[in-house]
Amino acid sequence: MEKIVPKPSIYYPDFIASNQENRANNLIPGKSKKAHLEHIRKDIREFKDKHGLEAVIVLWTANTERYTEVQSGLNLTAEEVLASIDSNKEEISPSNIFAVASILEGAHYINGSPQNTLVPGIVVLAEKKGVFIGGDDFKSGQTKIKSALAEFLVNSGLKPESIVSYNHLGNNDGKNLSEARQFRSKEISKSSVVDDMVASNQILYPDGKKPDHVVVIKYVPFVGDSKRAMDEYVCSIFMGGLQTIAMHNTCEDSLLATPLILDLTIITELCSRIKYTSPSNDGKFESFNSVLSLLSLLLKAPVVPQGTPVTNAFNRQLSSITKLLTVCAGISSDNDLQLEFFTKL
Ligand SMILES: O=P([O-])([O-])O[C@@H]1[C@@H](O)[C@H](O)[C@@H](O)[C@H](O)[C@@H]1O
Repeated sequence: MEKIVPKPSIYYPDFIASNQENRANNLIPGKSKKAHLEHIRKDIREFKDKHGLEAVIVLWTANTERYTEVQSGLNLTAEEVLASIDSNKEEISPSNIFAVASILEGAHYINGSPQNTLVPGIVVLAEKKGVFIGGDDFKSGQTKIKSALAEFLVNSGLKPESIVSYNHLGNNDGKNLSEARQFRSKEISKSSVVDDMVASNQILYPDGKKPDHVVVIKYVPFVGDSKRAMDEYVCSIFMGGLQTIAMHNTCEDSLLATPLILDLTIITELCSRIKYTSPSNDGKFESFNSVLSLLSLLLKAPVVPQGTPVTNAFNRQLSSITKLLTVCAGISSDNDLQLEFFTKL
């Protein structure tokens, strides 16, 4: 990796932590966001031509940005987003520029960080261009375990009442997250992961009140990329009892995230080659919705098509993607009924 020289990029100081300033030393010149957009579009075209590619997939693994305002006149429609770039609006972020550049060049775009890059106008632009978008935020360590453990607890009738997730890490991600607005982006993406599991069990959660859920992230340079995660789950159990699960998990962040980058890219490319039809479609073949929620298994805060549910439960996500691939391979999908094992069928 050391030999790879990154292409010049975009730096709008207000979107990332102030402690990142000295790293911003390889920039596209000027202040014009329109010029930045055209520069990134040109980079994508040249990359595609140089390598003779059929398709390009752009995956954002750069810094966590602060959340972008979502407002009328700024980014609610595709036209507003393009006009906001043309008029150099402050609220247009670097990741907005990369997403729009990718979509305009027909490249699929995946947001591996927690900020809300995929504002409504960018989603509409992707739908208009028939390009896939996906996000948010790689589900690599502490949250991945939570999406499986919380599902197991709720499905076992053990009611999580409080979940406290603390972690510290010492890489540049942790340094950037040590400032409040960047941490807030990550806190949002890490905090919604149990919502669907809570909503799935009206017996445990008759009033829909979610467990107390706290996320803490601290920057400790000495541990570097070797993130330490400590979690405590307290559940109500039978007869008013309480069960406490405490765990310590050393996550090698980059080693855990890199396979996700590969999987996100490979699955997106595969989905670009899947078409479906149905009798109601008069035999016309369609692509999946531009918002590729199938990627949810690999992401903390899945972006989904408007009006569809967000699924975070690990086993449900895994089942969805494996069953789709099974069907695509022409194999009848396993229904796990296992009837043959407890009947004479
Ligand atoms: O995936 P996970 O371990 O729950 O969450 C992690 C965060 O807690 C950590 O602070 C951040 O640096 C990593 O990028 C990752 O997002």
